[in-house]
Amino acid sequence: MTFDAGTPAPEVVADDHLLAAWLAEAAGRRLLEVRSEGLEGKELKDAGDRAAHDLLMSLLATYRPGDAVLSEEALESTSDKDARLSAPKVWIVDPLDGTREFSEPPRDDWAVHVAVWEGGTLTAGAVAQPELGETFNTGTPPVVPPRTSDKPRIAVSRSRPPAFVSALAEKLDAELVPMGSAGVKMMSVVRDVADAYVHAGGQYEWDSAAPVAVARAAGLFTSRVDGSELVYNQDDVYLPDVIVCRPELADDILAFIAEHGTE
Ligand SMILES: Nc1ncnc2c1ncn2[C@@H]1O[C@H](COP(=O)(O)O)[C@@H](OP(=O)(O)O)[C@H]1O
Ligand SMILES: [Mg+2]
Repeated sequence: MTFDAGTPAPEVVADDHLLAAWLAEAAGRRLLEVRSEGLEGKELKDAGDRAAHDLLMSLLATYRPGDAVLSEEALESTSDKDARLSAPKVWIVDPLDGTREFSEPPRDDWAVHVAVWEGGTLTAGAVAQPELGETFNTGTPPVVPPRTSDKPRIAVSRSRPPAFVSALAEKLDAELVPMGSAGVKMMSVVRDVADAYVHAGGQYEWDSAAPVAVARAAGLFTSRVDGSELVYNQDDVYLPDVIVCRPELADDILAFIAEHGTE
């Protein structure tokens, strides 16, 4: 079977916000197709990572031939890195975030991340959640609904929740909501499924770039765990910690971490 991504309309090609959403949505369709082919376990994970990466690389080469790309699935050579660090615009993509959950059908907590970095800052982003049929994006920023829970809900990794987040939850009288994928956890705050996502201990730029761009566009608070700004397109793309939350929770979360750390 040959996958046909279709052709984006001219107004989509002309706009980074719209193109990011179109690309994430197309890779999501490709991943749904891979998921229907009967593979399991590691084979399914590898097939998904590879198919979504190859599709995004090919579409970016077609529609943004002059831009640099940083993808989780690409082995970056020294010359690729030099090009990325001196490029005016870089697409930061995680072709399949929540690979583990992708390989456990019918779980829906996996996502495609497509972000645009330009001149030192994230300028556009899209996070597709294909099994929800949704692509959150900065072109039409999501509107965060009013909070439906009195008790704060903190989204955490289902497979490796950081220990300090349990202590934070106790302090805030919050509940933990485990789920896969960094993007899904950040979009859970956008969707009022959780009120905060607090992570430390390891992650890379592609895990947070697109969802942070969308969360910011939706008016949420985003930062490192020490309150400093999240900075992208660095020489070392390890970016191990992040907070995304409703703005009213930020001071309490930052104060707890300043006092107790994340160890
Ligand atoms: N300690 C760690 N070190 C490196 N990457 C981590 C990490 N914890 C989480 N991640 C990455 O963040 C994403 C979400 O993880 P989780 O669901 O556990 O919260 C995953 O991306 P991928 O699925 O793209 O590999 C995972 O690899
Ligand atoms: Mg990831």
